Amino acid sequence: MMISWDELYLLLQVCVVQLSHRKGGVARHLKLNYCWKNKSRSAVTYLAGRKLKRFALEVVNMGETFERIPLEAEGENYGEDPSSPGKLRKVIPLQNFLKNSEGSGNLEVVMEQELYLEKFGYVNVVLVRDCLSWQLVDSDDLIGTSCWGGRKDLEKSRDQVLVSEIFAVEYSGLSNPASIGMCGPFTNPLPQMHRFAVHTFLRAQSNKCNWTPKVHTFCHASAEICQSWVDRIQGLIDRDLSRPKNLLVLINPYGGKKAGVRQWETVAPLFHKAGVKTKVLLTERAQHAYDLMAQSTEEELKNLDGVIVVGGDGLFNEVLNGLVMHRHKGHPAPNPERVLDLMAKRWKTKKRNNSSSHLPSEEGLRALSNMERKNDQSSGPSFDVHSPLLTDSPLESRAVNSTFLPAASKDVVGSASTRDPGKLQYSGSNRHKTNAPLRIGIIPAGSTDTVAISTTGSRDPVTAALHVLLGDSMPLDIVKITGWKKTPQSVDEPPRVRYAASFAGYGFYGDVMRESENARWLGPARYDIAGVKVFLKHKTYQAEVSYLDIPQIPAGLKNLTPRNGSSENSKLTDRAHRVICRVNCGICAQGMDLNHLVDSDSEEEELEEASAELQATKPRWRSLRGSFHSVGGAVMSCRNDKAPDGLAAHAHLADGLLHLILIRKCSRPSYLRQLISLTRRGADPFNFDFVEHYKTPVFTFTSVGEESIWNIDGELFPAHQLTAQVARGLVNIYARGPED
Ligand SMILES: Nc1ncnc2c1ncn2[C@@H]1O[C@H](COP(=O)(O)OP(=O)(O)OP(=O)(O)O)[C@@H](O)[C@H]1O
Repeated sequence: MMISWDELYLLLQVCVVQLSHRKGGVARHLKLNYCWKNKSRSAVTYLAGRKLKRFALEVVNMGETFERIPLEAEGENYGEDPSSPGKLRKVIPLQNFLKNSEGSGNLEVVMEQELYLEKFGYVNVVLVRDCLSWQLVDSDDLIGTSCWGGRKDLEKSRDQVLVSEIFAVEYSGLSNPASIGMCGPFTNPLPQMHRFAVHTFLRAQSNKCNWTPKVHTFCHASAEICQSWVDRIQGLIDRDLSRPKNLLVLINPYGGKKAGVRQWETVAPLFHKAGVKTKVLLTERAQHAYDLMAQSTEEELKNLDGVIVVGGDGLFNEVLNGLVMHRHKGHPAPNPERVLDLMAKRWKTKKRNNSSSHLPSEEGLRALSNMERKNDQSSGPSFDVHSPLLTDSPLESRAVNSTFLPAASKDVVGSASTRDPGKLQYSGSNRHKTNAPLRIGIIPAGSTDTVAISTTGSRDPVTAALHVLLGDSMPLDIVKITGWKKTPQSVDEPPRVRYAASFAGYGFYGDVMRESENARWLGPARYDIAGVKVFLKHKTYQAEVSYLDIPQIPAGLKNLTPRNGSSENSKLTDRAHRVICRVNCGICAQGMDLNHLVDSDSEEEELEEASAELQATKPRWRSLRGSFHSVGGAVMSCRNDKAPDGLAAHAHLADGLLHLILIRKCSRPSYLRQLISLTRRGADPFNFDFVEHYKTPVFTFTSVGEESIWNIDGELFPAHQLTAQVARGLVNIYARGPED
């Protein structure tokens, strides 16, 4: 389209008028800059259209006459310009706004106003209960243009943040007009304004699991208005009871590349910004974190929302074991003879505790936890501290001799009880008390960080901190490993008990772990060196492995709607086995739902029916004998940098099953090929004839060596069931599952 002489004249007039009126709306400057910078034919052609006429009209009528622009005819409204009282600016109708606010489930408007968004422009901002949205005022006029002459489309003129993804909001004082950031040579200085900052995050484009903090700074002439926005947004954030307020932070200064303290110093400001109180302790030796957790009283734990470990999987496991070991009212080790009865009982318990097939809500958990407490009070001490299983256990509590970083150290503050330096001290009755399940968070600073990567998809400490601050929560299944050794000298050694949320391995993986511990001074490289050493030995173990085979897909999985939206039931078995655990995972939400086996209300009937159903569906023990290089149980995918899909890519965080992975005797080149397949994304490491893979809730293993017999029982405790068995409910982690 060619520009007419009339229009060209109008354009020149616009420029003259603009130069003589160095005040006014931001949008006008943008347009003028556009004119100035784009002398090309295409730009002029663009301006020659309907937009030029309207824009020229606006500018010609700017200043004193701006209020009288008759544009209502086009269906647009005008409101007062907050930066220049008395002036009018175009206001986008609220309905258009909310229509564009995807994801805002609740459209009840909490607040709505025109504000200035730093480095962007005037925006109409709407706060609904779960979403803060904004759209450029005059965005229509900016479509196709930008102040630097680039493309600017409607999508870029509006944005939104879910309240659930805002980790802090704060009044941030008066603006520096220069920093407000309008671009172009004709930019008029904006008046000094008050500001408030909304802290959220952006997902990286290459990997959505990696988050970087992002601040949106809104400005307004009135400090009171800014403060009321802060209060309203904070009010909505505070409705989310899952966000932590008090955390214990345990840092292993010697984990991984010895970067624990540095990693904490990187993320500590985020905790400070979000107003989360942290008590920070440095671990002094191996088992320190275990002892601290094991010795904490329930009252002490009640004052905490969570325990954050700044370290690797080893430190995480110590905290997990310290929390669970004495508190888990579990069964003794399983054996084939009584397993059916045991599982029937377990399912019955689950039915009683969890009438819905979904994970209990936060409120439900609190109620359950209260019930638990009442029961505990009426029936004496709450924890089975004198479990015979723990006698002679290497994890048995010892006298703790803690010291803490001096309070003067940067961002790292600790305090110890003067009476017992090993005890955590929580002062004051005014401390925040919580009944929600205690959560464990990981700021990765280890060598492999498998748990962090498998639960968040990222190894980035900032991302991990954001998961904590946003109150993310994933329940974890944990496996209880009971091992005991029979030797000619000691026929019946007492069993050792460990809990694991990621992986338990005998043979290759166990040997690599043992070797690598001896070479800790090498840092993360110790795993590579230990791996090569153990691989070259190519050792096999004569063993018998039994596992409970559950042939039927649990009912919960039948209704599974995978996240891709498909819900067809065909080939469910295969699909359910092949669904990768991600954020909002359907399989984890269902858990191992065996309610279809236990439908009756009467307890006796329940048991009978459960047994009858069990017989009907024929879950039975299967046994395998042979020479194995490795026997492993993966509770989660166990992703890490070396095995990006994990040792068991399709393992879930809370499906009630573990992946039993057996590597039978094979040649070195074959085993090498299998190990290499683990390092490749999308490869299938189970697709080798010497690899066997079963999903099971329970297994037993007996290894016959030359001098000794090792017995190992592995029993998975599903997240649902742990609600009733561990103080403060589920074993939860601050995560939401990988997002990719
Ligand atoms: N102050 C300390 N001195 C020596 N060892 C410690 C200290 N604090 C903790 N540990 C021990 O270090 C072990 C390993 O720590 P961590 O898991 O943090 O790092 P990592 O082993 O390098 O990482 P990953 O477990 O991910 O491979 C823990 O099991 C813990 O027992």
